[in-house]
Amino acid sequence: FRILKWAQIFFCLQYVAHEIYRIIIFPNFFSPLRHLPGPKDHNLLLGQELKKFRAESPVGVQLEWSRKWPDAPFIRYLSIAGKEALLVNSLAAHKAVLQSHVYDFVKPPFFARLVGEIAGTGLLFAEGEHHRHQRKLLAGPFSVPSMRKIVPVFQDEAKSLSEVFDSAMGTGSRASIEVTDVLSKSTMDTIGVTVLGIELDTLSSIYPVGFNELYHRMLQQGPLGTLIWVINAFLPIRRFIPLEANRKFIQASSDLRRMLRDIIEKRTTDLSDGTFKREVGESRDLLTYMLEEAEAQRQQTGKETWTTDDIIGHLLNFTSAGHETSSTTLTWALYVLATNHGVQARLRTEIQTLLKASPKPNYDEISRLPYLNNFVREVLRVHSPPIMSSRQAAKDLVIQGVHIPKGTQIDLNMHIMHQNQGVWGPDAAVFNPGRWDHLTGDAASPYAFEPFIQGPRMCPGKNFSLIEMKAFLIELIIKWRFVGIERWDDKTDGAERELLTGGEEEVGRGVKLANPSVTYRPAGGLIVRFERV
Ligand code: HEM
Repeated sequence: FRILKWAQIFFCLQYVAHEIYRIIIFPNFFSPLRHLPGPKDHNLLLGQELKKFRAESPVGVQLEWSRKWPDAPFIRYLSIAGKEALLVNSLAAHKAVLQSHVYDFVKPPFFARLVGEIAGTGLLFAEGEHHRHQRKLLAGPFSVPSMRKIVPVFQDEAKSLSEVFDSAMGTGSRASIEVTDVLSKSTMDTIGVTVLGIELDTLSSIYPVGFNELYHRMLQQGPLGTLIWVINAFLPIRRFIPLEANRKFIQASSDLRRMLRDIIEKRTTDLSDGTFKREVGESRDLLTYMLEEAEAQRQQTGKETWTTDDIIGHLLNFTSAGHETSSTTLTWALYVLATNHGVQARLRTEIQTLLKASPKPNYDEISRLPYLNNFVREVLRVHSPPIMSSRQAAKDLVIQGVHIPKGTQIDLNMHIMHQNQGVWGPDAAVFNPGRWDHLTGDAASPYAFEPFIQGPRMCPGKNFSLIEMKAFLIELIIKWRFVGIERWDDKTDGAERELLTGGEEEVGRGVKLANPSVTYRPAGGLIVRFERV
């Protein structure tokens, strides 16, 4: 018994010594990365994470570091429990991580737990050859020819969105509307039709909680839910937490998966007995495409392309990645329009000219609008909704003279590149659509503009979201004049809202940003005041 006791004590002491070495001694005294530029004022257990969470902006601390060490390819910091991380800082380092060494990096387990809980595994977490193969298999519904066919889906949804503005206006001459929820519903509706092949509203008569609401419950969890979600990414505790916030998340997640399983089963039956009614005109929605392609492959080779769980994983990727990003970009677009009336007037003139010549413009006519194109890109540059994507070195590497040991966490932060004055010039923070007419030097590099990142893992929904957002903006700008936003006032915690109308073109002024948050978005939504054109 005594030997057992000593063995236990020895085991505990060894564990504590090992953890002290791992969390404190190794990163501070032995790590080969310790001499790289980066902050040194780490919290013992939480590293820089507490500072990041306390900042006014979810990218504020990282931007400070980037300004302090502008020439460093990587900035080194400590995350939770002494974990070392490298923030990719230079254009060349971005290119190496996203293109030349793309498959030398994998998505780290904590990131897979953090994002995968909501967005599913699917393409987003496929690696190497498997990723390359899946990208090829899933490319069809997102190709430019497919986009040409589905533009009317976006135009119809844009009209429904405009009707929501109409209802908010009633018989008055001016009204205000909180736009994040209505935009989120609209972009989710387009995803319903183009990815799942159904009108999502039809589900509300079958299920007690709708598709959009389930996503809303997972994405907007409140402070306690968010805390559990973040801790769970590093330490899988979800199954053991008996709190209401956690129970709600688990319920929403399993209801969503059950709903998708039902939709897949019904579609399989409808396709086999020929009763499926296509919602996307000549084009195929992603689910129908996957089921028909899989059936064709099965008949040719006898092999299974995807299991039902694989299909659920992919659908979760496309539904989650495809709606919140576009709706948040549109939210920022309305913010800019409402606070920058010169930009708004110029866009309206361009759109009026187009609609006079072509009342229902097609993909090519919309894509060719120069100022709208500049505007959307500038919104994505200054207010990129994705903030961060994480990688982990799958082997020892040397990039830009920096030795990166296998297992090192790498952070790609879109705003670091978009706000880099060395790349975009001293006015990098200013919203200026005109800059896109004369890009020179580093700003002309594809790696300078990364809302969709670049390389083999670039967002497959890029063309989809660009044409969708443009179709929505055309419909809104032609009908509505955006007068201002109702400014969040910290002193009254948002209870009193003053109208912000112009001259506020610097990043995020007048808007309180959500932090912690996986996306760059206004906290508590955005209230836009508008009138008829
Ligand atoms: C403004 C809109 C959008 C933005 C800014 C955006 C941004 C991104 C980014 C940054 C990634 C890379 C994530 C990573 O590697 O960690 C990504 C991946 C992805 N996006 Fe998007 N996205 C948008 C819209 C869409 C749409 C509309 C869809 C589909 C309908 C979509 C589907 C996906 C998928 C499936 C991936 C995973 C790709 C892979 O790993 O190969 N996205 N997106």
